[in-house]
Amino acid sequence: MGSLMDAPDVLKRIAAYKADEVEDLKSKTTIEALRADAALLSKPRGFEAAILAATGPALICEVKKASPSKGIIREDFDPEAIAKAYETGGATCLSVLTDGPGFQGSNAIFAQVRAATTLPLLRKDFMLDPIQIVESAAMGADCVLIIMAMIDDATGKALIDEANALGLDALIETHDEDELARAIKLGGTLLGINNRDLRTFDTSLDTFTRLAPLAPNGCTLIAESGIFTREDIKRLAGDGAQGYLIGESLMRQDDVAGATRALLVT
Ligand SMILES: O=P(O)(O)OC[C@@H](O)[C@@H](O)c1c[nH]c2ccccc12
Repeated sequence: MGSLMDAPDVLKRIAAYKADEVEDLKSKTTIEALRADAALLSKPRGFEAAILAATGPALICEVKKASPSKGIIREDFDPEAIAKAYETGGATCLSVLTDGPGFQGSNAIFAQVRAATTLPLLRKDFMLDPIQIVESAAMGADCVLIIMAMIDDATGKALIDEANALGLDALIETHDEDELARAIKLGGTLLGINNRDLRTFDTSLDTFTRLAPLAPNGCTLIAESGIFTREDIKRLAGDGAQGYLIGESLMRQDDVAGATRALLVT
């Protein structure tokens, strides 16, 4: 069955519809207007600072209804209830997917989560243009995701510069040696290593184990995707992880708060 999101062209397809979304956004507003909206909000909460301050494993728990590789992950999807359950369970930060076609996310879901919790929030989308970074700030995001596989270095620099100017943290996502080297060269300090290959959807924690030693000292390393158990977290901590981005395994639970808490038990 061919779907919009079938590998191997998934990144190209996402880039194509995301470019249309950016044009649509630019037809409705301007970067200056969004900047003015962002300026009315209180300062971003420190996303990386919260991770570094966590006493136990720093969990970044993801509000994720569906994905290209798994289809619908959670039928009864109440963003506010999930956000509160994550917070009750001891999450350090939350991640909210806003991509519609691939993940059934939306800016409205982000707004619901923003209203439900004071935890630092990552806006998880596919960033191609600085206007999306400013839009994220205007939505009340504290951190944005920048995926090296989606962009060239010049775009990466423009996105990171915009995030820095707005006081947002930027989680720079990598999946192989080349992407990690590019992210470091661009000055990224909050580095995500995605265990899932976005082109094939293959997921293995070995990716983190292989790449983590290549990151310079002083970076904050986030292990992303494919994390299910307390043992996974212990293993990744041993490999140098300082934060854990977890979606599916928690989104499939009836008791989301209890499952989150269980990951924190030492
Ligand atoms: O559901 P998982 O396997 O726990 O993964 C969460 C998160 O890492 C994943 O959703 C993700 C990581 N990088 C992304 C980039 C775009 C969309 C989604 C992602």
